[in-house]
Amino acid sequence: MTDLAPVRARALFYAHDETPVLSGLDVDIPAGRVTAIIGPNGAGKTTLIEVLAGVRKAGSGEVTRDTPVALVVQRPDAPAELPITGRQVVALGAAATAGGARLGPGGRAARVAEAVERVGATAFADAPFGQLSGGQRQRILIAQGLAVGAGALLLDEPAAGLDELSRARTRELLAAEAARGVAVACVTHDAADIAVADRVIRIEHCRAHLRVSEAGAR
Ligand SMILES: Nc1ncnc2c1ncn2[C@@H]1O[C@H](COP(=O)(O)OP(=O)(O)OP(=O)(O)O)[C@@H](O)[C@H]1O
Repeated sequence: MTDLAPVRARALFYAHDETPVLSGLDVDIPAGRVTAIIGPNGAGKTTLIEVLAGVRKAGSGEVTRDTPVALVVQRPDAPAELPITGRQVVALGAAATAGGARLGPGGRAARVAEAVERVGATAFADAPFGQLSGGQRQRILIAQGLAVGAGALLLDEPAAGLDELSRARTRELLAAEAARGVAVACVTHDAADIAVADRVIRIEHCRAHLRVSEAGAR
Protein backbone atom coordinates (compact mmCIF):
# COMPACT_ATOMS: atom_id res chain seq x y z
CA MET A 1 0.00 0.00 0.00
CA THR A 2 1.38 3.43 -0.87
CA ASP A 3 1.43 6.33 1.58
CA LEU A 4 -1.10 9.06 1.04
CA ALA A 5 0.41 12.09 -0.67
CA PRO A 6 0.71 14.97 1.84
CA VAL A 7 -0.92 17.33 -0.67
CA ARG A 8 -3.81 15.94 -2.67
CA ALA A 9 -7.05 16.87 -4.32
CA ARG A 10 -10.06 14.75 -5.11
CA ALA A 11 -12.87 15.57 -7.55
CA LEU A 12 -11.51 19.10 -7.70
CA PHE A 13 -13.65 21.71 -9.42
CA TYR A 14 -12.71 25.35 -9.87
CA ALA A 15 -14.30 28.07 -12.00
CA HIS A 16 -13.06 31.58 -12.73
CA ASP A 17 -16.29 33.55 -12.68
CA GLU A 18 -18.68 31.21 -14.51
CA THR A 19 -16.01 29.47 -16.59
CA PRO A 20 -14.91 26.01 -15.40
CA VAL A 21 -11.13 25.70 -15.41
CA LEU A 22 -10.57 22.54 -13.38
CA SER A 23 -13.24 19.90 -13.42
CA GLY A 24 -13.14 16.57 -11.62
CA LEU A 25 -9.40 16.42 -11.07
CA ASP A 26 -7.73 13.91 -8.76
CA VAL A 27 -4.17 15.07 -8.06
CA ASP A 28 -1.45 13.76 -5.76
CA ILE A 29 1.71 15.64 -4.85
CA PRO A 30 3.70 12.89 -3.14
CA ALA A 31 6.55 13.34 -0.68
CA GLY A 32 10.06 12.71 -1.95
CA ARG A 33 9.16 13.36 -5.58
CA VAL A 34 9.39 16.23 -8.05
CA THR A 35 6.09 16.45 -9.90
CA ALA A 36 6.09 18.57 -13.07
CA ILE A 37 2.74 20.15 -13.95
CA ILE A 38 2.61 20.83 -17.66
CA GLY A 39 0.14 21.77 -20.36
CA PRO A 40 -0.66 24.54 -22.82
CA ASN A 41 -1.11 28.20 -21.93
CA GLY A 42 -4.41 28.77 -20.18
CA ALA A 43 -4.90 25.09 -19.30
CA GLY A 44 -5.24 25.84 -15.59
CA LYS A 45 -1.80 25.02 -14.19
CA THR A 46 -1.43 28.19 -12.11
CA THR A 47 -5.00 27.84 -10.92
CA LEU A 48 -4.33 24.24 -9.86
CA ILE A 49 -1.19 25.06 -7.93
CA GLU A 50 -2.88 28.00 -6.21
CA VAL A 51 -5.82 25.81 -5.20
CA LEU A 52 -3.43 23.12 -3.92
CA ALA A 53 -1.53 25.77 -1.93
CA GLY A 54 -4.74 27.14 -0.47
CA VAL A 55 -4.56 30.67 -1.87
CA ARG A 56 -7.65 29.87 -3.95
CA LYS A 57 -10.56 27.94 -2.55
CA ALA A 58 -11.85 24.98 -4.56
CA GLY A 59 -15.39 25.41 -5.86
CA SER A 60 -16.08 21.83 -4.87
CA GLY A 61 -14.15 18.67 -4.16
CA GLU A 62 -11.60 18.09 -1.49
CA VAL A 63 -8.09 19.49 -1.07
CA THR A 64 -5.98 17.98 1.70
CA ARG A 65 -2.75 19.42 3.05
CA ASP A 66 -1.16 17.22 5.72
CA THR A 67 1.91 19.47 5.86
CA PRO A 68 2.67 23.21 5.66
CA VAL A 69 2.96 24.33 2.04
CA ALA A 70 5.31 26.96 0.59
CA LEU A 71 4.20 28.55 -2.68
CA VAL A 72 6.67 30.24 -5.02
CA VAL A 73 4.70 32.56 -7.28
CA GLN A 74 5.76 33.83 -10.67
CA ARG A 75 8.01 36.81 -10.26
CA PRO A 76 6.07 39.93 -9.48
CA ASP A 77 6.73 43.40 -10.76
CA ALA A 78 7.95 45.50 -7.88
CA PRO A 79 8.42 49.28 -7.74
CA ALA A 80 12.09 50.27 -7.69
CA GLU A 81 11.54 52.32 -4.53
CA LEU A 82 9.95 49.43 -2.59
CA PRO A 83 11.77 49.63 0.78
CA ILE A 84 12.65 45.95 1.12
CA THR A 85 15.81 44.10 0.15
CA GLY A 86 15.99 40.70 -1.49
CA ARG A 87 17.28 39.25 1.77
CA GLN A 88 14.29 40.70 3.65
CA VAL A 89 11.97 39.05 1.13
CA VAL A 90 13.67 35.73 1.87
CA ALA A 91 13.39 36.45 5.61
CA LEU A 92 9.61 36.62 5.24
CA GLY A 93 9.80 32.95 4.25
CA ALA A 94 11.92 32.04 7.26
CA ALA A 95 9.52 33.90 9.54
CA ALA A 96 6.56 32.07 8.02
CA THR A 97 7.85 28.62 8.82
CA ALA A 98 6.14 26.66 11.55
CA GLY A 99 9.32 26.62 13.63
CA GLY A 100 10.32 30.16 12.68
CA ALA A 101 9.65 31.69 16.08
CA ARG A 102 11.61 28.93 17.82
CA LEU A 103 14.61 29.50 15.57
CA GLY A 104 15.30 32.93 17.08
CA PRO A 105 16.85 35.84 15.14
CA GLY A 106 20.25 34.13 14.70
CA GLY A 107 18.71 30.88 13.50
CA ARG A 108 16.42 32.69 11.09
CA ALA A 109 19.31 34.76 9.71
CA ALA A 110 21.34 31.58 9.16
CA ARG A 111 18.41 29.93 7.41
CA VAL A 112 18.01 33.00 5.17
CA ALA A 113 21.73 33.09 4.37
CA GLU A 114 21.68 29.39 3.45
CA ALA A 115 18.66 29.80 1.15
CA VAL A 116 20.21 32.88 -0.49
CA GLU A 117 23.44 30.99 -1.04
CA ARG A 118 21.65 27.94 -2.47
CA VAL A 119 20.06 30.01 -5.24
CA GLY A 120 23.32 31.88 -5.89
CA ALA A 121 21.89 35.24 -4.81
CA THR A 122 24.46 36.27 -2.21
CA ALA A 123 25.97 38.97 -4.43
CA PHE A 124 22.69 40.85 -4.92
CA ALA A 125 20.53 39.82 -1.97
CA ASP A 126 21.08 43.09 -0.10
CA ALA A 127 19.95 45.29 -3.00
CA PRO A 128 16.39 46.65 -3.04
CA PHE A 129 14.09 43.89 -4.34
CA GLY A 130 12.46 46.25 -6.84
CA GLN A 131 15.82 47.14 -8.37
CA LEU A 132 16.76 43.53 -9.15
CA SER A 133 16.40 42.04 -12.62
CA GLY A 134 13.45 39.75 -13.30
CA GLY A 135 15.59 36.63 -13.05
CA GLN A 136 17.24 37.87 -9.85
CA ARG A 137 13.81 38.52 -8.29
CA GLN A 138 12.75 35.04 -9.32
CA ARG A 139 15.78 33.54 -7.58
CA ILE A 140 14.99 35.53 -4.43
CA LEU A 141 11.45 34.11 -4.49
CA ILE A 142 12.79 30.56 -4.85
CA ALA A 143 15.06 31.25 -1.86
CA GLN A 144 12.03 32.50 0.06
CA GLY A 145 10.24 29.23 -0.68
CA LEU A 146 13.26 27.21 0.48
CA ALA A 147 13.55 29.31 3.65
CA VAL A 148 10.05 28.34 4.71
CA GLY A 149 11.29 24.77 5.21
CA ALA A 150 7.79 23.42 4.54
CA GLY A 151 6.95 19.80 3.83
CA ALA A 152 5.59 20.76 0.43
CA LEU A 153 7.09 23.21 -2.04
CA LEU A 154 4.89 24.32 -4.95
CA LEU A 155 6.41 26.53 -7.64
CA ASP A 156 4.79 28.35 -10.54
CA GLU A 157 7.21 28.45 -13.48
CA PRO A 158 10.32 29.06 -11.38
CA ALA A 159 12.53 28.80 -14.46
CA ALA A 160 10.81 31.69 -16.25
CA GLY A 161 13.40 34.38 -16.93
CA LEU A 162 16.30 32.41 -15.52
CA ASP A 163 19.56 31.92 -17.40
CA GLU A 164 20.72 28.36 -18.17
CA LEU A 165 22.98 28.11 -15.11
CA SER A 166 20.19 29.26 -12.79
CA ARG A 167 17.73 26.83 -14.41
CA ALA A 168 20.13 23.94 -13.86
CA ARG A 169 20.74 25.08 -10.29
CA THR A 170 16.99 25.27 -9.67
CA ARG A 171 16.48 21.74 -11.01
CA GLU A 172 19.20 20.51 -8.63
CA LEU A 173 17.64 22.37 -5.72
CA LEU A 174 14.23 20.84 -6.34
CA ALA A 175 15.72 17.36 -6.64
CA ALA A 176 17.61 17.93 -3.38
CA GLU A 177 14.43 19.06 -1.61
CA ALA A 178 12.63 15.95 -2.87
CA ALA A 179 15.54 13.77 -1.78
CA ARG A 180 15.05 14.97 1.80
CA GLY A 181 11.37 14.07 1.65
CA VAL A 182 9.70 17.30 0.53
CA ALA A 183 6.69 17.03 -1.79
CA VAL A 184 7.72 19.21 -4.73
CA ALA A 185 5.45 20.33 -7.58
CA CYS A 186 6.59 22.65 -10.31
CA VAL A 187 4.56 24.24 -13.10
CA THR A 188 6.87 24.34 -16.08
CA HIS A 189 7.17 24.64 -19.85
CA ASP A 190 10.87 23.77 -19.74
CA ALA A 191 11.73 20.50 -21.51
CA ALA A 192 14.73 19.87 -19.26
CA ASP A 193 12.59 20.29 -16.11
CA ILE A 194 10.10 17.80 -17.52
CA ALA A 195 12.84 15.33 -18.46
CA VAL A 196 14.22 15.15 -14.92
CA ALA A 197 10.89 15.21 -13.07
CA ASP A 198 9.86 12.03 -11.27
CA ARG A 199 6.23 12.48 -12.28
CA VAL A 200 4.40 14.53 -14.87
CA ILE A 201 0.83 15.78 -14.63
CA ARG A 202 -0.52 17.14 -17.90
CA ILE A 203 -3.54 19.41 -17.93
CA GLU A 204 -5.28 20.05 -21.21
CA HIS A 205 -8.27 21.82 -22.65
CA CYS A 206 -8.80 23.96 -19.55
CA ARG A 207 -10.52 21.12 -17.77
CA ALA A 208 -10.56 17.55 -16.65
CA HIS A 209 -8.17 15.84 -19.00
CA LEU A 210 -5.35 14.73 -16.76
CA ARG A 211 -2.55 12.33 -17.44
CA VAL A 212 -0.03 11.20 -14.87
CA SER A 213 3.11 9.36 -15.85
CA GLU A 214 5.49 8.07 -13.26
CA ALA A 215 9.09 8.06 -14.40
CA GLY A 216 10.19 6.17 -11.30
CA ALA A 217 13.64 7.59 -11.77
CA ARG A 218 14.16 7.94 -8.04
N1 LIG B 1 -8.36 35.91 -12.22
C1 LIG B 1 -8.93 35.32 -13.28
N2 LIG B 1 -10.18 35.65 -13.65
C2 LIG B 1 -10.80 35.05 -14.70
N3 LIG B 1 -10.22 34.07 -15.44
C3 LIG B 1 -8.97 33.70 -15.10
C4 LIG B 1 -8.26 34.30 -14.02
N4 LIG B 1 -7.04 33.72 -13.93
C5 LIG B 1 -6.99 32.80 -14.91
N5 LIG B 1 -8.15 32.80 -15.62
C6 LIG B 1 -8.44 31.91 -16.75
O1 LIG B 1 -8.36 30.58 -16.29
C7 LIG B 1 -7.74 29.76 -17.26
C8 LIG B 1 -6.55 29.08 -16.65
O2 LIG B 1 -5.56 30.06 -16.32
P1 LIG B 1 -4.18 29.64 -15.64
O3 LIG B 1 -3.42 30.89 -15.37
O4 LIG B 1 -4.44 28.74 -14.50
O5 LIG B 1 -3.50 28.81 -16.83
P2 LIG B 1 -2.02 28.27 -17.00
O6 LIG B 1 -2.13 26.86 -17.45
O7 LIG B 1 -1.23 28.53 -15.77
O8 LIG B 1 -1.48 29.18 -18.20
P3 LIG B 1 0.01 29.69 -18.61
O9 LIG B 1 0.76 28.50 -19.12
O10 LIG B 1 -0.29 30.65 -19.71
O11 LIG B 1 0.61 30.34 -17.41
C9 LIG B 1 -7.43 30.65 -18.45
O12 LIG B 1 -8.46 30.52 -19.41
C10 LIG B 1 -7.43 32.04 -17.88
O13 LIG B 1 -7.85 32.98 -18.83
